[in-house]
Amino acid sequence: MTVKLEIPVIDLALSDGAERERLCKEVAKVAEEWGFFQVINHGVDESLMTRTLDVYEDFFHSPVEEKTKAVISEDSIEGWKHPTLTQASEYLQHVASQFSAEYVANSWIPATPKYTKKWPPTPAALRPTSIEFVNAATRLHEKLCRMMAEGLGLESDAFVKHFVDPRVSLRANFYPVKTESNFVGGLAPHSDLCNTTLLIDTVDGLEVKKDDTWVRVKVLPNAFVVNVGDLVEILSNGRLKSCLHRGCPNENKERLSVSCFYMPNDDAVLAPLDELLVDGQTAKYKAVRFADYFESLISKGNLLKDRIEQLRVEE
Ligand SMILES: O=C(O)CCC(=O)C(=O)O
Ligand SMILES: [Fe+2]
Repeated sequence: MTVKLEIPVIDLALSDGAERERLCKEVAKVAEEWGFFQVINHGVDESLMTRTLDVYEDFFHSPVEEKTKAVISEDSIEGWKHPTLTQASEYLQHVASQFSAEYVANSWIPATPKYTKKWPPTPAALRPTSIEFVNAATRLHEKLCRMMAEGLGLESDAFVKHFVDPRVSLRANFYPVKTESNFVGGLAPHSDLCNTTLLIDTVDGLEVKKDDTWVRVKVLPNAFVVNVGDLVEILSNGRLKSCLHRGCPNENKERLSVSCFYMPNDDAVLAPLDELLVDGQTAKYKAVRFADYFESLISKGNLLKDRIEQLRVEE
């Protein structure tokens, strides 16, 4: 018998009230079992989500000359990249495949010159909309990290106190329908190097590895797909899972997804929480400074879970 798996859906409507304790336990449970779930009634304005999708759809449909204004630079993973129309620098060859789907990625918080100078200048609504969206999404990231902590029986701020002055970025991925003449690409199996990821999806194509099966996420309108990133896996000493996933084109429809990555500042040091190292539990990961972990993208690339595996303490 084939069992059709679907990632869990959690309704957050009562998460600040009567149902908080139950919902925190549910969030922690699915983060433990899946590392992936969807949330509805999450509090982020639905029209803001739609406007965010719209500006990125406009971006991807802009003429190449416009997109080139935001082209990815030699030493960075930020900017616009296309599998055939842009060159992947040596740096980028190490951190991602030349053949990944078309994308544009930028950090929006903090708005320091290092990041602002790479923000795409067009379409005009892209900058204000991205800033508005990232601020709203950051509040949801924080809320979910608090809920996971509470659900594990920890203090509410057990995770978020490690994420002061966070860096928050967006990555919009664009997958036209494959034809014989266009190369679309996809996102190879990877885990995300952040604390948590929130993804707005439009058309089915995201796949999540559950045990040995790839499970295709069924898009729900106005939902966010949430996933645990590597850093929450480290802080939780492996209890919460940063799960492998891959981005695929849809067979019939053009597909756009927008991922929002919540990351700590460069100097944050991540290590399994002391509160979890009780009752004979020992640390399963070595401590790491975030900037060093980010740089390990170069040595380890963004494939599979090689980055986090390098921190694993031998048993
Ligand atoms: O577009 C997708 O399905 C996956 C996106 C993703 O995993 C990412 O941006 O990290
Ligand atoms: Fe991802």
